[in-house]
Amino acid sequence: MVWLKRRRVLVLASIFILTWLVIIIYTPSPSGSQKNANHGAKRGASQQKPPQSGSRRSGKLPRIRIVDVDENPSIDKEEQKIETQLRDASQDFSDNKNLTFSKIKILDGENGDSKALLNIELDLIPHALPEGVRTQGAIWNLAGSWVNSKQITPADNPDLGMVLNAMANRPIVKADIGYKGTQLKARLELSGGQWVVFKPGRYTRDHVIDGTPYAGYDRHTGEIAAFHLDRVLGFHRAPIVVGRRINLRTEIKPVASQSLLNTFLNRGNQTCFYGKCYYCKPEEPACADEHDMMEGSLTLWLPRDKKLKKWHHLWSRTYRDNKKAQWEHDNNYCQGVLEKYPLEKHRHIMDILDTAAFDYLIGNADRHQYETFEADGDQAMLLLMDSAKSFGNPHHDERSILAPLYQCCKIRKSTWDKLLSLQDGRLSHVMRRVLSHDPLAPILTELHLQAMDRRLVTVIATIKKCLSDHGAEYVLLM
Ligand SMILES: Nc1ncnc2c1ncn2[C@@H]1O[C@H](COP(=O)(O)OP(=O)(O)OP(=O)(O)O)[C@@H](O)[C@H]1O
Ligand SMILES: [Mn+2]
Repeated sequence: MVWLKRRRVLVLASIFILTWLVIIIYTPSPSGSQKNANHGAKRGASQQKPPQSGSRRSGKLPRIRIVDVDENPSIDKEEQKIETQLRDASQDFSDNKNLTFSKIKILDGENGDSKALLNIELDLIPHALPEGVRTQGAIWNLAGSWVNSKQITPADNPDLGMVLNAMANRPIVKADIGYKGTQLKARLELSGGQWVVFKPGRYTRDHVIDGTPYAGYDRHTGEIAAFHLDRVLGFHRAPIVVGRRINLRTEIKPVASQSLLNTFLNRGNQTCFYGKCYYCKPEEPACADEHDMMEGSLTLWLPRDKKLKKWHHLWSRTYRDNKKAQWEHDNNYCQGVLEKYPLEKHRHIMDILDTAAFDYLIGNADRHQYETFEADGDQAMLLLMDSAKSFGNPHHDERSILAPLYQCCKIRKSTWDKLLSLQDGRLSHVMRRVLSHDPLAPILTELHLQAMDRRLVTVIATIKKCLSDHGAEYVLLM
C-alpha cells in the first residue's frame, strides 16, 4: 500500500514538474537587448524609455534641460584668496562682496555631454582680473575691446560680471545733463573715465502704463531687462546695462555741471531733478526717496571713437492718432522695402526682423530710429540702444510691433532656433534667473515674465504661419 501511495505521489509530482517546464519554455521572454537595456539603467528607468510620441517630438524640438549652477567649481581656495586681495587692494570692487557666481545653461538633451543651446555667465563678482587690468581705466578698455562689427558684448565671458560690477560700484566723478533725445536722463562719468547714461526710475515695479503703445516715461527696469534678453537671444547688440541706486545729494550734486544743477529742486523732503531734454520740464521732475536715494539704469557708453550713424526705422510710427504710417495700411509694404534694400546687401534690415521679435517680447513700440556703426556701412548691425519704453503693460501684447515679421515673413534661422528653444516657460525661467543678479532685483514682476512667455507663443505662431504659407527656404535666412 505504502509502495503504491509513493508511486502515485511520484507520478503526480512528475506531471506537476513537466507542466511547469512546458509553461516556462513556451512563455515569450523579453528580448536580449531589452534585458540588457534594463540591466544597464542605473536609475529612473521609466525616464529612460521615452514614449513614441516623445521621441517623434524630440526630432522637431530638442529635449531641453535647464541647469542652474550657483557655485563656480573652478574657483578654488587659491583663486578666492587672490580675488579677496584684489578686492581689498582696489576700492572699486569693495562694495559687492556678497555676490555669487552663477551660470545658466540650457542643454539640448539629458546627458552631461549634450550640446549647450544657451550658456551664459551671470556672475556679478570679479573672480579674477585678466592680465593688465590694474589701472582705473583698464576695465573700461576691456569692455571697449569687446565692441566690434558683429557684436558689442561677449557671449559667455566671465569678465562681463566684472564690468557690471564696476558700473554698479565705481565712484561717480562727473554728472551732466543728458546729451540729446526726448527723455530725462543724465550722463555720468565713472572713475577711470567711462561715460554711462543714467535713466532714472520713475515707476514702481507693478505700475501699469495705459494709453498709446509708446505712452509713459522711460522704464529703467525695461532697459535692464532688455539688455539681458538681447544676450539670451544671442544677439549681443545691446550696450551693457546695470541697475544702481544713487544718492542724489552726496553722489551727484557735488560733481554735477552747472547746467544739471540748475534743474535740481526740492519737493517736500525729496530731492528731484528734471534735466534737459525735449520733454524735460520743472513740473515733471524725477525724485529721490526721503533718503535722497534714486534708482536708475546705467548704460555703458560705446567707445567714443566709434562714430554712429542714425537710421529712420522703416516701420516707425507717426506718433499721431489721426495719421497712419504707410506700413500700417499697405500690405505690400515689405515687398517694396526688400526691393529697395536686398537683405544680403543690408544687414541692418535683416536685424530689423530680429528686433521686431525682441521688441514684441518686451513690449517696446518706440523704436522710431536706430543706429549703426558708420564705418560698417550697409553691412553694419542694428544697435539695440534705448529699449526703455518696454514692460509698460503686462496685460497688453502690441501686435503691430511684429509687423516687419508678419509682413516680410523672413527671420534668421539662428533666431528661429533660439526662440523655439525658449518655449514652454523657459524664457521666463531664464530671464528670472538672469535678472536676479542685478543690484536692483527683482527687476520684472511675475506678470511681466509671464507676458514674455505668452508673447513668445505668438511670435512662434506668426513664423509658423509664414513657414506654412511660403516654405522654409523662403522664410529662414541662413
Ligand atoms: N550707450 C551709448 N553709447 C553711445 N551713444 C549713446 C548711448 N546711449 C545713447 N547714445 C546716443 O544718444 C542718443 C539718445 O539716446 P536715447 O535714445 O537713449 O535717448 P532718448 O531720450 O530715449 O531718445 P529718443 O527720445 O529719441 O528715444 C542715441 O540715439 C545715441 O546717439
Ligand atoms: Mn527713447
